[in-house]
Amino acid sequence: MRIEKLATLKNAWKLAKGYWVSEERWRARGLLAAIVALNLGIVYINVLINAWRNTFYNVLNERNKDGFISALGDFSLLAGIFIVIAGYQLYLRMMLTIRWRKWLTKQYLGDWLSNQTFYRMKLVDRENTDNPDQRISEDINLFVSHALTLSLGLLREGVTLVSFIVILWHMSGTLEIPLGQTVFVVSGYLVWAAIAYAGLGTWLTVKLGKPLVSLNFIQQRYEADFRFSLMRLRENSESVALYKGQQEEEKNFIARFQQVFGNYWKLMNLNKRLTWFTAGYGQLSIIFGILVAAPRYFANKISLGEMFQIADAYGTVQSSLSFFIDSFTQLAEWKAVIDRLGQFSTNMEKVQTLRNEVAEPEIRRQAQLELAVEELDVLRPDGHRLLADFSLRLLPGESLLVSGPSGCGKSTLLRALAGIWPFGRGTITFPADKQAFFLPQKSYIPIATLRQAIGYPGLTRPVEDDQLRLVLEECRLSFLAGRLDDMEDWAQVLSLGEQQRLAFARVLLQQPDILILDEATTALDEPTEQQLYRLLKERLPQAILISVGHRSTLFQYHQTKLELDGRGGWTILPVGA
Ligand SMILES: Nc1ncnc2c1ncn2[C@@H]1O[C@H](COP(=O)(O)OP(=O)(O)OP(=O)(O)O)[C@@H](O)[C@H]1O
Repeated sequence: MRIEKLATLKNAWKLAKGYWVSEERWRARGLLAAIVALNLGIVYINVLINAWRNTFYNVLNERNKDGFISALGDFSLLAGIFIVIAGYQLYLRMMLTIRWRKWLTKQYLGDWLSNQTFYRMKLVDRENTDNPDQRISEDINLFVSHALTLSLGLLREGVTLVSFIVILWHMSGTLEIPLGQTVFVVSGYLVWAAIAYAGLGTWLTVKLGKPLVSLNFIQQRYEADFRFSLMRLRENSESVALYKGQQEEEKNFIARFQQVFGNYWKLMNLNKRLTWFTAGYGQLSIIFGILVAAPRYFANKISLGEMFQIADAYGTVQSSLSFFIDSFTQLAEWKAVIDRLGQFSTNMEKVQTLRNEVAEPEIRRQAQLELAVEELDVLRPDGHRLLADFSLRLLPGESLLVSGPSGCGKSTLLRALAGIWPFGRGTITFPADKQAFFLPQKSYIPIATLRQAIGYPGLTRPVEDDQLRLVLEECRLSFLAGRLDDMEDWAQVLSLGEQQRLAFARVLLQQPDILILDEATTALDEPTEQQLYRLLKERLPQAILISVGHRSTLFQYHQTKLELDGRGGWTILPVGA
C-alpha cells in the first residue's frame, strides 16, 4: 500500500513538474504568485472580520448606537475588499488552470501521436490502456483543476489554521480541572479541543471514505466504456441497421450500463454513509465552539463579543483542520486521475522503449532509385511467421501485385512496408526524398470540407480549384465538383465505392513516387477500376506501384506477382506466368 501511495506521489510530481519548468514557467509562476497573494489576502480579511465580531457584539451588548453604525461601516469595507479579492482569485486560478491544461494536453497529444504510438499501443500494450481519449480530454482537466484547488486550499487552510490558532490561544486563558486533591491547569484548551475534535473527524472520514478512491477509478472506466460502445454504434449505424442488430446492441449497451449502475450503487451507499458522518460533524461544529467557550463566559472571564469571536475562530480552525473531510471526494478522484494518467504515460513510454529495444522491420532512407526489401520476416503478434526471409527490389515504373488466400498476411506485409508493424525483422529501404503513399481498402476521411478531405493529410503544394474539379471528374466524382466547401461527415455520406474514388483523387493530387494500394478498388465495378488504374499509369508512369488484390483484372497493370502462403513461404513470378 505504501509503495502504491509512493507511486501516486511520484506520478503526481512527474505530471505536475513539467509545466513549471517549461518555456511557460515565468508566466505560470507569476500567475501562481498572484493567486497565492490573493489567497493570503482572503485569510487576512477573515482575521480582520473575526476581530470585528468582538467589537460588534460588544457594541450590541452595550446598546451603543454610534459604535453599531461605525462597526457596520467597517464591515462593509471589509466585505467589499473580500468580494473583489475573491473574484480575482477565482479568475486568475481559472486562467492558470486552462493554461496548464493546454500545455499538458499538448504534451500528451504529442506523445500519443508521435511514432504512431496511438496505433502501436493497440498492438503491443498488454495492459491495454483503456480509453486514451478520455484520459486526454477529461483526466488532464481534472488533474489540473484538482491540483490547483487542493494545493491552494491546503495553503489557505494552513495559513488560516496558524492565524486562528494564535487568536484562540490568546483567548483561551487557562482551564482548571479539579481532579481529587489536585487541580489540572490546561493552557490554550480551546486549541487542544479544536485539534482533537477535527483530528478525530478527519481520521474517521479517511477511514470511511477510503474505498471511494478505487470506486471512482472504476466508475470513470465504466462510463468511458459505455460511451465508447455508443460511439461505435454511431459509426457503424448502417451496418448494424442492415444486420438488424439493434437488439443485440441494446443487450450489449444494457450490460455495459449495468456495470456503470452497479458501481454507482456502491458509490451511492458509501457516499450516503460518508455524508451522514460529515453532515453530523458539520452540524455539531456549529455549537461546539460555543459549548467549549461557555465555561469562561459564565465564569465572567470573557465578554459576549469575545465569546462570539471565539465561536467564530473555533469554527474557522475546525473547518481548516477538516480540510481533508471537505475535499476527500476530490482527493480520491484526484488520486484516481493521477493513477490513470501515470499508467497512460508509463504505457506510452513502454511502447516507445520496446521500439528501441526489440528488433522490428527497420525503415531506412537512402540515396538510391529503387525500393529495396531485404531479409524481411513478418510475424503475427502471437509469433506465427507470415513471411520469411523476403527480399525484393522495385525500380521506378515497376509494379507488384500481392496475392494469396485471405489471412495469409498481405495487409500485414503492407503495414510492415509502412513502418507501422512492429513484429518482425529485416530492412526496407526507400529512396530518399521520394514520397510514399498508402491507400487502404477504406481510407480515413476526416469530418471536414470536401477540399480538406481530398487534401488529407495535407498537400505539399497549393492546388487550384479547377484542378481539384478536374481530378474529381476524372475519378468519376463530378457530382461533387460544386461541393468543395461543404462540410460533411463524408465517410457516412459517400458510398464505399465513392470513398475509394475519392482516395484515388487524393493520389492524383499528391502524385507520390511510391504508391501502395491495399484492396483499394474492391468496391468498384471493373470498368471504373480499370479507368482508375489507367489514370494512375498515365499520370504517374514513374511511380513504384504495389497492390494487394484478388481480381484477375488487376494483372494487366502489374509486371510481377507475389504469392504468399501464410506460413512464411512466398514466390515471385512475372504476371501471366
Ligand atoms: N492487430 C492484430 N492482432 C492480432 N492478429 C492480427 C492483427 N492484425 C492481423 N492479424 C492476423 O494476421 C494475419 C494476417 O492478417 P492480414 O490482414 O495481413 O491478412 P490478409 O492476407 O490481408 O487477409 P485478407 O485477404 O482477408 O484481407 C491474420 O491471421 C490476422 O488475424
